[in-house]
Amino acid sequence: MDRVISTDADRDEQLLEASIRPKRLDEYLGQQPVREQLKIYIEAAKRRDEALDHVLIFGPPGLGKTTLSHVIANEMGVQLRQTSGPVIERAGDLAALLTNLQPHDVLFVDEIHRLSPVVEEVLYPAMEDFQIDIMIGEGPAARSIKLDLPPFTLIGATTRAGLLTGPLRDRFGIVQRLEFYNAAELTAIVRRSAQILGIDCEAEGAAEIAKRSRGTPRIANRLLRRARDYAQVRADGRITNEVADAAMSMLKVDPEGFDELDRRLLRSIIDNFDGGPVGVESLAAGLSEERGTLEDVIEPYLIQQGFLIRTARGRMASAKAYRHLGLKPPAKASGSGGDLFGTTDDER
Ligand SMILES: Nc1ncnc2c1ncn2[C@@H]1O[C@H](COP(=O)(O)OP(=O)(O)OP(=O)(O)O)[C@@H](O)[C@H]1O
Ligand SMILES: [Mg+2]
Repeated sequence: MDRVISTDADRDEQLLEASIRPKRLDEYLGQQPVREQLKIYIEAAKRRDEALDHVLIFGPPGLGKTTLSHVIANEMGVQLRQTSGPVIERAGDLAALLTNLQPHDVLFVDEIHRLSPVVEEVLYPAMEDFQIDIMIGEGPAARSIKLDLPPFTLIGATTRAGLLTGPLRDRFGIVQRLEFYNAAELTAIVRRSAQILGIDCEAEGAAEIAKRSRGTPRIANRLLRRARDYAQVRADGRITNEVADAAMSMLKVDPEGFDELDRRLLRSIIDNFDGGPVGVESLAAGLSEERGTLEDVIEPYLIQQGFLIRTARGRMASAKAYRHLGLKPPAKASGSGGDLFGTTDDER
């Protein structure tokens, strides 16, 4: 399904993203606590002339994990080599990457939860002691040799920290969780992108787009471009509050920033499962979506905004969800629900 508020970036979008991607910590808007901490760690590592400690960044798609990794490398003044968990198939692939690093370089491993166990084993001593063991030859003549690596920084990104194995997670000295952005932060991001792309966007127009971006910069930038199209064809090219509003209505992105799929999910819990609790598998099957998509992409924002409640027994629609869909909440629907239904923070 082609979702206008999809959090994936296609190829064209990746190119475009590169042009508006912040390069320095000062341009990286929002995520205040993350920025403040990293500023200190980076400054300290530079003063000691050391590689920055390994960094794990986790958070839903489109919140700025890749961007932050590049920002860190830029601030450290080092090169960034990029790869991803599923791409590193054999231990030798990882060894090749590691031995080609310059001192203090960043190795960015996207989707780090998808590393194979064999590759992960090689990574442990590399991260801990900057050493790898590799096997040379085969059969009885095979022997293992130790190679020293330059001190480097591994930056791992993942949508859910819960998917990482314990030993891997423990080897990251710095763990940062990215949060959804608030409306003011997204407004600033939209205005910055508009300026870079030469889009005529009023402050109110930017605020309207921000409000509907599901707390996600990637979506904010995409809605900005769609609003620009609309403004050029249906108005005088300027994104005002009204133009933004009309463009979003056309895209069926509602005032909460939800699209059809979000509404279908809430509707399904209410209509088919009596408001819940319903297990994630049944819910996914009912919507013909993958469980992973549901958990990584759709649910986090609905939960953060209090429309969906995750309990030990499954998902429930909150009273807020009923009201958003123009329905009357039943007596059992709860706004907080947590204590009543035993909400867990991380249900794996
Ligand atoms: N803090 C920020 N300030 C300004 N723009 C941002 C910020 N974070 C992200 N962006 C914008 O959002 C876009 C998407 O961010 P990015 O690709 O880093 O997300 P991601 O978390 O790596 O997503 P994925 O999980 O899909 O890999 C970037 O191109 C960038 O322009
Ligand atoms: Mg990324």
